[in-house]
Amino acid sequence: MLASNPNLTKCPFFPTRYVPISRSFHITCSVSQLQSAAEVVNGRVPERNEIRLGLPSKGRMAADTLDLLKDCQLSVKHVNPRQYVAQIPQLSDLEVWFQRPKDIVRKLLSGDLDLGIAGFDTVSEYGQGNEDLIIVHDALDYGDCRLSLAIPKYGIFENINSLKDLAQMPQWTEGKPLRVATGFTYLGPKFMKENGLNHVSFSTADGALEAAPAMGIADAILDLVSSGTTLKENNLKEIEGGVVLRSQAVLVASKRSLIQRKSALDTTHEILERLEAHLRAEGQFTVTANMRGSSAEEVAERVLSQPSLSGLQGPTISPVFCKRDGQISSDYYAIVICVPKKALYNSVQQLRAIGGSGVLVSPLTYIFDEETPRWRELLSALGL
Ligand SMILES: Nc1ncnc2c1ncn2[C@@H]1O[C@H](COP(=O)(O)OP(=O)(O)OP(=O)(O)O)[C@@H](O)[C@H]1O
Ligand SMILES: O=P(O)(O)OC[C@H]1O[C@H](OP(=O)(O)OP(=O)(O)O)[C@H](O)[C@@H]1O
Ligand SMILES: [Mg+2]
Repeated sequence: MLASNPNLTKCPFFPTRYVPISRSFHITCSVSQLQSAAEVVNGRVPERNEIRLGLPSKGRMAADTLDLLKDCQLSVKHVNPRQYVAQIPQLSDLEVWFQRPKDIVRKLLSGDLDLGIAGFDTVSEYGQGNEDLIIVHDALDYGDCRLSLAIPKYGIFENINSLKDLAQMPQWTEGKPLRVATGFTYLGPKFMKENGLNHVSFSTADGALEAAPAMGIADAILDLVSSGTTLKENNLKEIEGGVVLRSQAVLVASKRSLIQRKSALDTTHEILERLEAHLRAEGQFTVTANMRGSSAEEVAERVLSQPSLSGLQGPTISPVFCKRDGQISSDYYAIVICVPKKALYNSVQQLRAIGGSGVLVSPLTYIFDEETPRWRELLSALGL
């Protein structure tokens, strides 16, 4: 029936699907982009049945993004790195589009993507506070870095250690402003203005910004920092109050898409649940131990007297049955608790202190809560 519809044509990437001829991939992309941008300007999302998720096509974020999705049982089926469209077999109405992170943000705004994963820095810089963008998950736990102002350690900056010191330097005037090199041409000026630095000029470059002060092109740089090695190797330092934002990978969506496409909201719910379940579990171990006791209550009392042994919702305690002299008895109890990875050794010591033995530790794969707090927050932000 679909095949006989004169307005539809077979999708070249997903042979089982049909797409409107106007959005056919044989017609240039720019035509469909212009159409969808116009529709978004008019407040409607472009017509299409598939939900589109943008993922970083290359660079730092790309591999970690695919790894995270794989850990959430949402592996991306991507046959060839030069093919920019892919599928996640578990989410049948979803198309994955590989894009540069900044283009993911731009395409969410134009309505050409519904969901995306990118660094929070990129979302903030290219989203420019646009109210259509909504952060669905703000802490995907990779791509950690900060956008930070840095100045030379030497010369007139030797004793300058804070943004306040920098702002008070007599050198900066209207005719001779502080020259800042940055790729963040939206966030940079905004930050300076908000912090009362009025005599500032900006220059931009695509990379290796740390060279600009030594080359005499700039006085300061505003760039991403993670380990701090690049700053150190170029004789630069961060200053107090100079961090514009802290960033990590986030899941971001177009509000309009989520409100107007029921299936986009459903798909987002599933992705969010899987992300939350995996990320919550990643920080925890399951710890099992045996403990002698007269009753489950008595064992529970001992376990709960220790600060690191309360688990997520208290310990699970069950009798261990054994046969002695033909009689079934339960002198031992098995206790199962979830323990934060960081508190593992403490917990094992506390278990031993209250008579725990045979302590087994295993990794946790998922923790599914009744409902994730982020889902509730999302619905409320969407007014649903
Ligand atoms: N030390 C770091 N430097 C830069 N980006 C980092 C760092 N650590 C984490 N990131 C994250 O990685 C993202 C940048 O990735 P990448 O450099 O691959 O992409 P890009 O900047 O869009 O590409 P390109 O640099 O080729 O223009 C940043 O937006 C940030 O969220
Ligand atoms: O604090 P660090 O761990 O040293 O990382 C910071 C550096 O990494 C990034 O550069 P990138 O490697 O992307 O090179 P680029 O300058 O060419 O973008 C960023 O722009 C900094 O230069
Ligand atoms: Mg880069």
